[in-house]
Amino acid sequence: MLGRISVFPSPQELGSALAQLIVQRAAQSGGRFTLGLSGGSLVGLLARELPSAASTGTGTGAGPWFVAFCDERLVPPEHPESTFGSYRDRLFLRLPEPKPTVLGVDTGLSADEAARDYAERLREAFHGDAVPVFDLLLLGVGPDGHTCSLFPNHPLLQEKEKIVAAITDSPKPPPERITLTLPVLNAARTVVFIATGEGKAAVIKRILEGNEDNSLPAALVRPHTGQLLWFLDEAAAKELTVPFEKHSIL
Ligand SMILES: O=C1O[C@H](COP(=O)(O)O)[C@@H](O)[C@H](O)[C@H]1O
Repeated sequence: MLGRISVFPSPQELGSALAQLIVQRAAQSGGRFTLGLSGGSLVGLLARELPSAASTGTGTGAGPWFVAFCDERLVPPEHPESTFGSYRDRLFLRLPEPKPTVLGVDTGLSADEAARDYAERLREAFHGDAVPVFDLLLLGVGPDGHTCSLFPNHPLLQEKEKIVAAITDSPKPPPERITLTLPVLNAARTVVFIATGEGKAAVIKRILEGNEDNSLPAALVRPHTGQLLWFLDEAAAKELTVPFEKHSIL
């Protein structure tokens, strides 16, 4: 399943369209809006565009936002690699009232304990559902095809039972992380992959135009009933030969 591919002239235009999509989905959720955030370059895109889009979007009937993390690096929030810390400092405080409820990972625990604890609190937040169904998950993709902290050829790609798993040998530092597993990613109502820059062009082509036994982690995200969207800038899309939609919103 390829999903719908949207290509924007620049990361700024992509960020702006993504912010609009988030605000729209929040309004459409008709109650609590559940959003899963990834780290890395996504933080900057959202920090630049979401506060103003969300402020304009208030009063549209949107309910409260519940925000969780698609993965987290096991470092304290003050550490520059902390996904929670980056969002706290660059985004959450700038969102309009009511502020989202944010479910952070307890990075003081061991990786296994942190994963167990996060899974338990996630299940509570989703009223005991075996597999949480997020309204919207925002996923990044690394140049090696990883998404969340699911890396190529790693045994975690086979995980079927756990909703959150620990990894202590991440090939990308820091080595200790926790991550949502494929069953949660594939249960979401909407998954958006976001990739910008020339450094992603080759892997985006492999994921979207590779052969059927493509086992790159990002290629294994195929929502069962949900929608799959790709938001790329022109640099990341430059090797694609499959049809895509070109957008310009400025
Ligand atoms: O390590 C990670 O990398 C991916 C991709 O990050 P990017 O900076 O290349 O966009 C990110 O989605 C994930 O959350 C993060 O932990």
